[in-house]
Amino acid sequence: MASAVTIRDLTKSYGRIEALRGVSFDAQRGEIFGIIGPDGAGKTTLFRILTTLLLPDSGRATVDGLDVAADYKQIRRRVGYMPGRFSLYQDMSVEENLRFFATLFGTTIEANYDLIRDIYSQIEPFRTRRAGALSGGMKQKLALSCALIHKPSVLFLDEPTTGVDPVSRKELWEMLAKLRCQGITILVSTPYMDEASRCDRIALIRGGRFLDIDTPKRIIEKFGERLWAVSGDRMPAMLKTLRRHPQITSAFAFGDTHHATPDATLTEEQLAAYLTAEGYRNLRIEAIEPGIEDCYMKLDRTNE
Ligand SMILES: Nc1ncnc2c1ncn2[C@@H]1O[C@H](COP(=O)(O)OP(=O)(O)OP(=O)(O)O)[C@@H](O)[C@H]1O
Repeated sequence: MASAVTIRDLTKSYGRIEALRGVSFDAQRGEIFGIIGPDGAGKTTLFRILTTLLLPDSGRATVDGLDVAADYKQIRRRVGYMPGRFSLYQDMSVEENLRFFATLFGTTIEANYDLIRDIYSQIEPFRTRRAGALSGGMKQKLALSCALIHKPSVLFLDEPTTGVDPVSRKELWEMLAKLRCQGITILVSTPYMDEASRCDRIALIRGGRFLDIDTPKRIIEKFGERLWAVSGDRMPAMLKTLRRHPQITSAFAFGDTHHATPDATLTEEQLAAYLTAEGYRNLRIEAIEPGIEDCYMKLDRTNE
């Protein structure tokens, strides 16, 4: 089956800043494909190229088998795009915004209501309210309804959960799972590593390069090292002490603990003795399973 989105050796620079340094992937039809990485990694640049708003410097990209440069008009009719910053008209009402986007694509709210019913019905009671007066979560639902109203085959969502409360974040991922069931391919970017598990496959991006592309499960399986959660008193100082240990290959702050990767021979007792000798008390060292963030840090380290 043809891929919904294909990119090959895509590059894009802004002056001397290389935003994309030769990235490639295929997103299959009906999958949720996540682009995960921190601010400035190149996510928005990639989305703007795929939605035909920006031309790449080199490389090739297709959406629904159509070329982003040659066939941009057709692509625009087929994709839905929810940019990072809300694309809504703040002074128009909820319903006016939705009707505007429907008209733009030569359709009506009524014709495609089924697709947006679950999402739009939650904000429909406020249909006369100005979009600018909606809460963050409600704006996000309206923006998603507007991106979907012409029944796109591929949906591009650039950081839809950034700055959104945890309940709305969870709701959004549930909505995306339902849309996927209706056969819509979803490319979604996020800086939140914990959202990786919501995607079928992910591309970890840093500095305009992909560190890895795989299912979240396989990326975790590839970690291949032991990992400890270390805590005690004087946590900021402890991070530096951990990094000085010659048998700790990496350590970084993770919530209330530090995640430390020991080499093959260091034991928990040896590390505890080292930290105690360095004056740390109330120590706790626990072997843990890695998460996507741990994998990202490791790949980042090994791809320097
Ligand atoms: N119009 C522009 N002119 C100059 N530099 C730009 C422009 N747009 C993006 N950049 C730079 O290109 C790099 C990639 O930016 P991009 O917006 O694609 O990343 P991102 O992962 O989406 O991050 P963010 O969430 O901050 O937008 C960054 O270093 C950014 O500063």
